[in-house]
Amino acid sequence: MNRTVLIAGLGLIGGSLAKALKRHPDVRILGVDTDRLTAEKAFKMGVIDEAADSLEKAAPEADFIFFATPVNATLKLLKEAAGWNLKSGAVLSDTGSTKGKIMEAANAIAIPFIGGHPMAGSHKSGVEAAKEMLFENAYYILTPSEQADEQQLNRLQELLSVTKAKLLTVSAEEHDHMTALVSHFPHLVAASLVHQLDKETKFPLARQLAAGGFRDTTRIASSNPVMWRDITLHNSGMIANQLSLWMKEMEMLRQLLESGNPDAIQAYFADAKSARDELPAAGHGALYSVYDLYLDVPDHPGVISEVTGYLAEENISIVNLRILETREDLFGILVLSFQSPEDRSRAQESLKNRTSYDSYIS
Ligand SMILES: NC(=O)c1ccc[n+]([C@@H]2O[C@H](COP(=O)([O-])OP(=O)(O)OC[C@H]3O[C@@H](n4cnc5c(N)ncnc54)[C@H](O)[C@@H]3O)[C@@H](O)[C@H]2O)c1
Ligand SMILES: O=C(O)C(=O)C[C@]1(C(=O)O)C=C[C@@H](O)C=C1
Repeated sequence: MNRTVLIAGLGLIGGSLAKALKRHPDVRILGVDTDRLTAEKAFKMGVIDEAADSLEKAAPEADFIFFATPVNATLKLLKEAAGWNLKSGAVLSDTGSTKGKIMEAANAIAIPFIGGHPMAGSHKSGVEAAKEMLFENAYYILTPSEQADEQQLNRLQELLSVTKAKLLTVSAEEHDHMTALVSHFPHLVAASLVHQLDKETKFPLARQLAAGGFRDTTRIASSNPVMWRDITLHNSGMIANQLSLWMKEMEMLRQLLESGNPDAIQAYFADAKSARDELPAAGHGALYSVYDLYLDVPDHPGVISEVTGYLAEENISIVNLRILETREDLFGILVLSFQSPEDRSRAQESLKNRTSYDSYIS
């Protein structure tokens, strides 16, 4: 039996979903994007099997329809979908970072909809950045509407199983509360730190000094502004709650600073460190469970293949790999992510024996 999946929005997430779903041999992927060039590119890159003329025309063929568009566009498409001629049993879903308003709209129409949110992404956007493995080991949250039944949820879960994400069902409210805390509000903080640096006029050299800490903390400020405008507007209430809590925390920190109490200041950092260090090991609270290993490497060609080659020889799989652009001279930091603390320990031991590079766990 062949299944047709229609994806609206062929950017980072729609493209990654299409690539992952192609692991099913019986799935045909149709794609639509308001940007014609993106749809053409997705077809040429083999991300989709066919670029459809329009959602409305392609909808009757689809067994599954995903909206991988900015959340405001998704809201509009969902309302339009109520007038489409859908296949019986078709399942509609999305990939949006917010769920409250989308599920409100979904519950107001007669068609079954199962909200979805893969908790993996990047500050990059567009189909060029799409990766088949993007969702592996990440949580993928599902929020079924009142019209969706158990069978439809099972069919969607079976379809998504090839992404190798950890599927989890929660309510829209729980989703928006948790993502405001661990995803949405941190984007506001990152953007505000960058604005603070940008307003610095007395010592313009400060920009040059923005090294590891500043870059790590603000990477997400390079994300797509349209996507974050929509997320912020959709989840403004929950984000505002986090902002109020943050302002109280900042006020408390100001008092701590003014107190000049070294023990209390150290305790503040120590408590934060142990809470942060426990995130992946505890397996809850953190929406990602990957285990990072930091490696100081010289900045010369071939170093990445050298490191990954040793790990491949010992059959240790890496789930992610990135370079922190922190130092512009001799060294860089290679961050290797593993599925388990055991894989990370084996990798650390192997690299200690086979290279002279210093490694550490943050
Ligand atoms: N980027 C992330 O880290 C991330 C992670 C998880 C979920 N999400 C969510 O997934 C969705 C897509 O995000 P992305 O990062 O792939 O964005 P993106 O900018 O890479 O891609 C979005 C694509 O949607 C297209 N588009 C916009 N309106 C459309 C419409 N009405 N019909 C068809 N196509 C349309 C755009 O042209 C673009 O190609 C958003 O809702 C976002 O909140 C993003
Ligand atoms: O890694 C990043 O760049 C992200 O911002 C990814 C991130 C997040 O906040 O964690 C962003 C939005 C999503 O809805 C899910 C994931």
